[in-house]
Amino acid sequence: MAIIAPSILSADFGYLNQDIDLINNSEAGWFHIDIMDGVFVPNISFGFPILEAVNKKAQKIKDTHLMIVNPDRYIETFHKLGTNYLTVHYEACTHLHRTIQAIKLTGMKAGVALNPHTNIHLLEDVITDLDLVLIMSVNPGFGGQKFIENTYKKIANTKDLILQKESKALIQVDGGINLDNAKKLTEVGADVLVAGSTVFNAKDPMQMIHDLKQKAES
Ligand SMILES: O=C(CO)[C@H](O)[C@H](O)COP(=O)(O)O
Ligand SMILES: [Co+2]
Repeated sequence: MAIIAPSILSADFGYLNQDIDLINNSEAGWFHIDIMDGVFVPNISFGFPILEAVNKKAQKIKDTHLMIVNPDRYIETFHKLGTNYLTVHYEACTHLHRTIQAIKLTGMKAGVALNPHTNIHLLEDVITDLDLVLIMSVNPGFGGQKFIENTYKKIANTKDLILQKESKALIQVDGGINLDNAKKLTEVGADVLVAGSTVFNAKDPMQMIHDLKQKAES
């Protein structure tokens, strides 16, 4: 079973409630929520007031992808606002082990994201503590970018590490996912596919979520 996680970064923020309802009523499994601080990545998405509104209305797993420096400062706030999976970037954490434990102590699931240049072997010593590994298939910061082909190999390596260490972590892929690459991504080991522009730029986003899931599971 593949999980489709639409990224609300590509939603129409003037009609956010409508777009959230669309995901609620679709075959999507999770909401993917991108938080960008303008420091770790060259873009700012939105902050706590919007996140609070989204989390209240969303009726599925709330998966928050933090593209911010010093994420430890806000772990408790994300927990209070109803986050289920909290993912931090490897590149943004000096004391990654401590950050993972702090997330798990709240009861949230812990994820670590890797930029395209960061090798999976760097997670060897924490992989059994993780609930999720997020493989970035674009450089983080913007929706609508082109999928990086090296991602397939990286997912396969991640799957090998997870099996070797008997970790229960899910593999999530984020960036440039569409109907052309969804099947190959799950074939090499991806469990969760994030899709922003492919879903929200589609004529019929609900149908696109269905089609992505079908492809991913075919
Ligand atoms: O984390 C992200 C960007 O940093 C987004 O989740 C991602 O880009 C989704 O958008 P798209 O599917 O359009 O690539
Ligand atoms: Co994301």
